[in-house]
Amino acid sequence: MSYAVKEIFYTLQGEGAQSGRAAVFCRFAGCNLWSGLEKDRAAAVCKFCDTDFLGVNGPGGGKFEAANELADAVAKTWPSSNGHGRRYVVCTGGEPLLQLDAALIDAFHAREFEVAVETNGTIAAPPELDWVCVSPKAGAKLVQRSGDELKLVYPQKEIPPQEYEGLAFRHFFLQPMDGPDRAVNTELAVRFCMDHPQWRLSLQTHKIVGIP
Ligand SMILES: C[S@@+](CC[C@H](N)C(=O)[O-])C[C@H]1O[C@@H](n2cnc3c(N)ncnc32)[C@H](O)[C@@H]1O
Ligand SMILES: Nc1nc2[nH]cc(C(=O)O)c2c(=O)[nH]1
Ligand code: SF4
Ligand SMILES: [Mg+2]
Repeated sequence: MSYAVKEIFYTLQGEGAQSGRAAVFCRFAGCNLWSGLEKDRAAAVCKFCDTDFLGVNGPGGGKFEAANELADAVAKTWPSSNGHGRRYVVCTGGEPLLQLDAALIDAFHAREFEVAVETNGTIAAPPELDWVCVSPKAGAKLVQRSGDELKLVYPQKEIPPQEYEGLAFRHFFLQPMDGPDRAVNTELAVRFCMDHPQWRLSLQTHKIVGIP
């Protein structure tokens, strides 16, 4: 299996229950809910994406011919001075589950990484993953209905949070939709969490701090 990767970078997880944790982000190229081209955004299933996942031309990006090759690239992005404890890789995209397979998860584990995924939930997650974050999208069938955290971008009027409250997740987050309405979306998310304590607010803290 070969892998197309947009970028690989070291930062802090900015969102959800692991927010604040040092991590290597491995951003896979391509998504099944949007082409990534602005001309297609209005007609896409997912219209609010904040990410460039097109191509393999970002920092550390490229085509990797084998799992070990990609896992080596991720491992060398973890600062060696930080030793081998608490190594964490977040597989995102684009939609990482179009590419992330058991061979790659095994290769990360062999290099002492815990392995997380950020997924839109339209593809079943491999059971070998250590952390599964599912972020449902209106108009897309939710296949992956269990995991560690459900992180709903809010508001999406076709999919109210209540639809997900019975699913098997440890954490339930609302993340205000970034874009022209971010301020009002944040107020709405705050209000919803105050009225529905099963839900917590997830802010995109990396954007606040100004890190990738
Ligand atoms: C770029 S996506 C990549 C992973 C996967 N395709 C997904 O949608 O979960 C990473 C995270 O950013 C969230 N996200 C994307 N655009 C956003 C926006 N405009 N505002 C807030 N969160 C956003 C997604 O819902 C997801 O939780
Ligand atoms: N710092 C940081 N945290 C993140 N959490 C999820 C992200 C993503 O794009 O998947 C992301 C990201 O792009 N940067
Ligand atoms: S599913 Fe994820 S990567 Fe794909 S367009 Fe939506 S937010 Fe972006
Ligand atoms: Mg992001």
